[in-house]
Amino acid sequence: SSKTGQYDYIVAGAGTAGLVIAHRLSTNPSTTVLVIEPGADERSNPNVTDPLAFTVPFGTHIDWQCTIASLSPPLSCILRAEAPRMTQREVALTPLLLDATIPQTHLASRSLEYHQGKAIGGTSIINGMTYVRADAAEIDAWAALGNPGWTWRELFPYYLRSEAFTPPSAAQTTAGASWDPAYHGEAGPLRTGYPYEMLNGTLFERMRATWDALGQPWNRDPNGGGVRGFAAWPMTVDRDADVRDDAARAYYWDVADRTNLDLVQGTVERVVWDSDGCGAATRKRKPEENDGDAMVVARGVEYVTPSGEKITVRAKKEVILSAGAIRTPLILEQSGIGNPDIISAHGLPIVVDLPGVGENFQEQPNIALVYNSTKPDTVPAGAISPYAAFLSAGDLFGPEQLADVASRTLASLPAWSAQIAAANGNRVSAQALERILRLQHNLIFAKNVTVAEIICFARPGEFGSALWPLLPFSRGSVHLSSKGAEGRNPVIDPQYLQVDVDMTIAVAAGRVAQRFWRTAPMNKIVGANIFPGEEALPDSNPAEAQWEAHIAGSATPNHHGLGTAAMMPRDLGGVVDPELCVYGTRNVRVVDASIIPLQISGHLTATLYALAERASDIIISWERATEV
Ligand SMILES: Cc1cc2nc3c(=O)[nH]c(=O)nc-3n(C[C@H](O)[C@H](O)[C@H](O)COP(=O)(O)OP(=O)(O)OC[C@H]3O[C@@H](n4cnc5c(N)ncnc54)[C@H](O)[C@@H]3O)c2cc1C
Repeated sequence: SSKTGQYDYIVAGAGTAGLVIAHRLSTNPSTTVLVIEPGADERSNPNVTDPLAFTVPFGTHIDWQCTIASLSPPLSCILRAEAPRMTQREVALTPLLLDATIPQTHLASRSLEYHQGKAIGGTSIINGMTYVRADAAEIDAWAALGNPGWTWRELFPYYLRSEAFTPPSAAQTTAGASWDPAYHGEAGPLRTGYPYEMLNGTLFERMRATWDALGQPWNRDPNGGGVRGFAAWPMTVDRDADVRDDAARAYYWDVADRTNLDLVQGTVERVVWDSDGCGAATRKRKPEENDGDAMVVARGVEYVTPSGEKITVRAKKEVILSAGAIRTPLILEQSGIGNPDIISAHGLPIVVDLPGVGENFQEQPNIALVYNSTKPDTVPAGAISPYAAFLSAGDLFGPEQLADVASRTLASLPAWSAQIAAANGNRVSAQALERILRLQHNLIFAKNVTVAEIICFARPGEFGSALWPLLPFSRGSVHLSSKGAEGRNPVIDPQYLQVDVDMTIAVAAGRVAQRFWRTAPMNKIVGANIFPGEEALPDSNPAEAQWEAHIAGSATPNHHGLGTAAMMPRDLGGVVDPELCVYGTRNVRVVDASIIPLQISGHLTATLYALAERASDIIISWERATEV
């Protein structure tokens, strides 16, 4: 295929989801697959492989974000660790690598670094490796939004298919690791389990007793569709080899020598359309699936090599976009698919009017609290303490306040929907948005899914929490930046805490975390509050305004962004249908975090691996249908 320049399938992005697709489609030796990825092979990069290296690669060449003192002038963006090794040309291109949010009104107008992995393996090579799925009702909500076949029950076998769980050792069990065998796969490509460096000792039991005193139950295994409670979470690690198990290690390197699977380094600019209607036109969709438009057909993609050469490569069957929630919408817009106002402002032709592209962006603000330890030898250097509690709105507010928060939130939905619709020029209507927000309200206040995660970390001499509201009602966007080559940069606007209930939930979660560190038996070894400090945020009953100031002044991205090419009906602002085909196209799909329509509890990769496994089955079943 590399000789003919044409492949059955072209996958844009060798990331978390993209490599699942590449692996599964190329299992059939007569199916040819090309993956195009701007990043490189990082197998021997210790910042990737070492399970203790989380955050170390931020700002290096494997991160789409580089350090910024300010957003202007762009050349002030210097890749910290890389600058001495950069060529003149790379320095010139550096502004193109800059990813940060635009100033966030409700976070003291700060611009925030927004990290994503840029390598074979995508963001799975730099992430925190937490493996936690979702609350079952959250996946069921995908079907309720109009996506038949997307329920917890139907996705669950794919979670198992992707996973090879390593049961905890006796020492790990003593330190809090626990599992229910019914919830785990044994023979999938992705290794999960507890890290070799898991903290030994009694801290878990102390934390568990403290959460118990606060009414939060221990959860033996949060991966069975019920996340609520306190647990030690598994990670995407190969415990015995003591390395991170990222998407490349799990799904790609073992099959990289398949002769029908090629991977090239390059950045996909756009989908190339077939002007004469041939190309992949053989794959007809059923008439009832035709959404009224004349459907356009992708002939292939145009990509740019690291040396700047533009190459067009042809797809005989399909193009699959797996460039992640930040960059998939950019490829769609550069291909003429999206909000006509945005596309025409870039001087690009409009191919499909699809105003949901880049909208519906849902991200979470991550809030920190740090304390001194009065027993500094509790945690040695190099130990991982994977402990967290997930709480429902009932847990946060108690029965007295819950009904009030629920009714105030419900009453605000029309106004919030109108506000979000106005931000996209009312191309996605306020009524549509209200329907989605009502469903989310139902999840939180009727189905009692979890709404806050409180990580309880321990490191030498310190304890603390990273915590965040899980299901924000705020909706942001990601679009092409204003012009020219810079168009490859995203304008990332998460709209953190845009609506007040998100702040209410964040503050309530923060108060619970504070109580946790000051409740026995945990409080026996917790000393002074060193971030943000007793003056800024007193331990005892801080004012609401003090909490809000702490959050606005210090929250950072949680990097769980999703929803920018959502799987939803088109009139709700959806971009792909339940088979992940982009509306108005015959043979372009999206498979990555962009298609998840609503935020989930848990962390994203577990669900992304399952989702991509299911997507590959859908694609293969189409292929069979076409062959017949
Ligand atoms: C700092 C951080 C910590 C996190 N921690 C956790 C965690 O502990 N647990 C968890 O489950 N999740 C975590 N996440 C989230 C999770 O890792 C991501 O949501 C997930 O990996 C995204 O997968 P994806 O397939 O959508 O995109 P990605 O894995 O990002 O893949 C997209 C790929 O496309 C490539 N690409 C981009 N543009 C183009 C283009 N134009 N052409 C071709 N290729 C392109 C990228 O280089 C990348 O390789 C974290 C994320 C971050 C950033």
